[in-house]
Amino acid sequence: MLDHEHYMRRAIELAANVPDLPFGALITDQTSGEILAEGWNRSSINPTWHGEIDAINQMAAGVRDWKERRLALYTTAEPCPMCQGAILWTGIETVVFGSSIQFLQELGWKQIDIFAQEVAQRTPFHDCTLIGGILEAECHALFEAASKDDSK
Ligand SMILES: Nc1nc2[nH]cnc2c(=O)[nH]1
Repeated sequence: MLDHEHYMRRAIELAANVPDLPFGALITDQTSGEILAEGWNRSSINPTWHGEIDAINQMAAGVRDWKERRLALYTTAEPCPMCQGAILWTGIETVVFGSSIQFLQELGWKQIDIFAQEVAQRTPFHDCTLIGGILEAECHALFEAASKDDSK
């Protein structure tokens, strides 16, 4: 059993790289517990460069045998439909997030209103388990702090 809070704490640290868009993400090998790749939101450079995409790209570039591993992704916020698609194409089995899409929308963030679990259920890929609300208060605090600058 992976220590979800341990890895989410690291995702929160990664989110500190981008305080205005505090989406931090990392990918672990569920068997060994090793962190394979880390990422954060770089959408100021490229709108598709979400934290989850950054972590997937880092893994694909740096971990030769990633396809043989059982992967889990940790992210400070529930993956958007674009990232959920990338997660399914990558074969990630478990996704653990802090703040939900609904929470971010209620805070006024422009999140796309299709919930990741629905995207996963409608695909022919293997099951993807979503676990939400890990270190939720800490993740909410990141987005609440970022919301003080009202450009979102
Ligand atoms: N989960 C997630 N949602 C986002 N919405 C905008 N950017 C991001 C991101 O990097 N991750």
